[in-house]
Amino acid sequence: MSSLKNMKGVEAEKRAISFLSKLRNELQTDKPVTPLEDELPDAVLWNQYLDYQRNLSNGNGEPSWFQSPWLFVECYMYRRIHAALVQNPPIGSFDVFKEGKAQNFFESQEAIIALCTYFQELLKNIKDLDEKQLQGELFKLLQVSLWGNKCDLSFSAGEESSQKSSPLQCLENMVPYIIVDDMEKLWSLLINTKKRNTEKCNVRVDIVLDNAGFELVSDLVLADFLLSSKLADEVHFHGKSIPWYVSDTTKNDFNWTIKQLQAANHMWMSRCGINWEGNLKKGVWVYQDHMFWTLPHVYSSMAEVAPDLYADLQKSNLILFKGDLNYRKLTGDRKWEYTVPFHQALNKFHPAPLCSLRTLKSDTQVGLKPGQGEQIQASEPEWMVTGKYGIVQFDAAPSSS
Ligand SMILES: O=P(O)(O)OC[C@@]1(O)O[C@H](CO)[C@@H](O)[C@@H]1O
Ligand SMILES: [Mn+2]
Repeated sequence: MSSLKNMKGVEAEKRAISFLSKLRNELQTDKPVTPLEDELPDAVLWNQYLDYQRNLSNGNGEPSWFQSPWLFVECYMYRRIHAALVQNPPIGSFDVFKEGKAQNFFESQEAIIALCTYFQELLKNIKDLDEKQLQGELFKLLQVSLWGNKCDLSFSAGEESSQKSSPLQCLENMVPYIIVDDMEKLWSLLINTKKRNTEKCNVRVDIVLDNAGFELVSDLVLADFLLSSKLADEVHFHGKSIPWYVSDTTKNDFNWTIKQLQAANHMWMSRCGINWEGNLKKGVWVYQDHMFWTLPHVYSSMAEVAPDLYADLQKSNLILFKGDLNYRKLTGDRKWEYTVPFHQALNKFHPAPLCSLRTLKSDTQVGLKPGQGEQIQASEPEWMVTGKYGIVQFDAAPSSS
């Protein structure tokens, strides 16, 4: 029986590889972007979007790889990779990026140990911290989560991108590279919501996750801090429902990471892992992976394309969007003038107060001061794509219209 099963496995691998080499050929030779032929539930939405792109190319025939918007074809590429696997059982659920994500986690061990140790020490006396101290700790963990976004395999093209040094040591000298810093606004939103929360309804923070590995651990520590400091009562995490942009977090990555921490032979890592599994069991942490996050749509179309997700996010007091791809979708991936207000670039996407924690890896940036972008550009032409600069960019005002 096993030999027959192996034969099926080998055949499936061969077919998946042929699907992937066909994809690579199309991509490399600027072939038309073709409709998805699999039966997955999102295929209809993808093909509707492809029609929309076809109409945009004002009748110049099929939109091709090189002639289509970068955001669209990059998302489409990852969806086609998924299709190559899922159409070839029994390897349909194989995550082609798992090895790279796991490697990033293991290579970041020192940084993870440093962060878990720091956090568990902080927890020991968190009840004695005054507001100023609590604010200081929030700012530190927001920055660790921000710079954790540098560790991204789709950006490093598989080059090692783990967090080697201790994440808390280098925060001070990274401050000048935070070119939009709205941490004070985040603090006042959270502390005022906590103080105003007389009717005892839950304060909910949502984290739209990005990369697995060290970045995910930094997001989990931030989420634990929000609960342990009582700045929030529940945290909702949003991951990807399929393998995405190499290192983006799937449900398997989320659960695997918590299990790895639990099993670690390091007291503070395992303490974190045990507490975090407890949070999930108690329901104060909720993991969701709506299919919208792995569609090509920008977020200003969420209310129309995924009204259920938009309505869920409207229940949040604060939504943290991690990473560069989320920022591109928040701002419509347009080449805005640097000084365009973030609120305007969101184009009426406003389910709740929201904040982007992003290191710059693509050439879209808004909400800068006059001359700020030009000044950096003058000395560092590659400043938007190196991941060296970061933002903590907040939007509070509900849509004016
Ligand atoms: O969302 P992340 O993980 O921060 O970054 C993902 C990303 O920067 O990698 C790709 C290649 O540069 C970009 O298209 C995409 O925006
Ligand atoms: Mn990513």
